[in-house]
Amino acid sequence: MSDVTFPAGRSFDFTAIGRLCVDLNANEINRPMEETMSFTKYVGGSPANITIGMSRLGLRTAFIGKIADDAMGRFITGYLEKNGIDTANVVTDKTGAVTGLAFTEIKSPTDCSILMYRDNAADLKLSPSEVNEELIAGSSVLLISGTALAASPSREAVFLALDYARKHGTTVVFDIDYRPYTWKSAEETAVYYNLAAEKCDIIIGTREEFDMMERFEPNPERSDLFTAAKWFNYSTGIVIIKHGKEGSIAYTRDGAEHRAKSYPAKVVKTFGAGDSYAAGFLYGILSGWSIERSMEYGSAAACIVISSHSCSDAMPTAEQVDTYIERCNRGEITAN
Ligand SMILES: Nc1ncnc2c1ncn2[C@@H]1O[C@H](COP(=O)(O)OP(=O)(O)OP(=O)(O)O)[C@@H](O)[C@H]1O
Ligand SMILES: O=C(O)C[C@@H](O)[C@H](O)C(=O)CO
Repeated sequence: MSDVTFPAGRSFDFTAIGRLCVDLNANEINRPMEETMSFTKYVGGSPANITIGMSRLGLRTAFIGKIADDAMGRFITGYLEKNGIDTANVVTDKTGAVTGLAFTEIKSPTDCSILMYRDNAADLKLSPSEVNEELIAGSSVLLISGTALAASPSREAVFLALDYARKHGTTVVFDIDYRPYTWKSAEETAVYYNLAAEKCDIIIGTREEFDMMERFEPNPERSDLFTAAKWFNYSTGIVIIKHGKEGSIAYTRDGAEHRAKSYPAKVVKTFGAGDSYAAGFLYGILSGWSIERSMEYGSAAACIVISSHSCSDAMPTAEQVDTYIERCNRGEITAN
């Protein structure tokens, strides 16, 4: 069990607010974007991917977001609904905004990048009046994702959602999800990320993402413990710092440190690791597991996604994660 608790008796286990987009993942693996000719379309956007992951793991999920009034927007809602995610709070933009697109380039399993088309993106048009207080009050967990803080009115919508969560005792998870291209300046980014983090119970990010947040409070040694300690002065109970293939470290308010190694994987591409890790970890702690077991579950879920072509569509079921862990323990899976 952890220092963070989850309210019982709610209609939904998990609700996320933020970006709903489309990923166009290169079919030609090991080629630069200039030479890539065909792509497969998937639902994307980090909070969308995490919610799909939670739903596949068997939790009751809902989403608060905004889609474009076009075929891409309808593709997104259709896919969420097929995956059992409540979309009553996914609203359709009426101003001509478009669906954000992420074209992925897979040059090698370790050299992947994302080319984003996000001018006038519908997800950033979500306004405070479109955030449903009842839904947040009826969810055990609210997940916010940092990119939604990049512009108004989505920024204010997220801060209002945070207020509703605090008012109703809904546990808040912050996935830092830092995408520099969405922001105007590094200073603006650090200020808003820090303001939001103060209101969250669980904070998950990579070392590089926490470095960005520490712009005004330097941490020259890049110490994970220093990073985590600050947040225990607020309402935070768990801080997780991810280190890619090197694994992850969690600190809890009681001063304990918890470490998870990564599992071996035949990596196709690295993106999507963080989203599947978050889904696996949150599923574990919502199930009352220890922090270590939850982190291991997240690490195994991440391996399944990075060994696949997509992020959202590859999100595993609990049976798939259990099988992956058993196969690793039997030495049947090795890294590429
Ligand atoms: N090459 C890898 N092999 C095995 N596991 C990995 C690898 N890369 C990442 N992971 C697993 O995924 C977890 C999260 O990865 P990472 O730290 O790269 O997050 P991230 O940067 O948020 O991911 P993303 O690339 O999706 O943005 C790690 O803690 C680890 O368990
Ligand atoms: O988060 C995005 O907008 C793009 C994702 O769907 C993408 O596939 C990714 O980067 C996953 O972390």
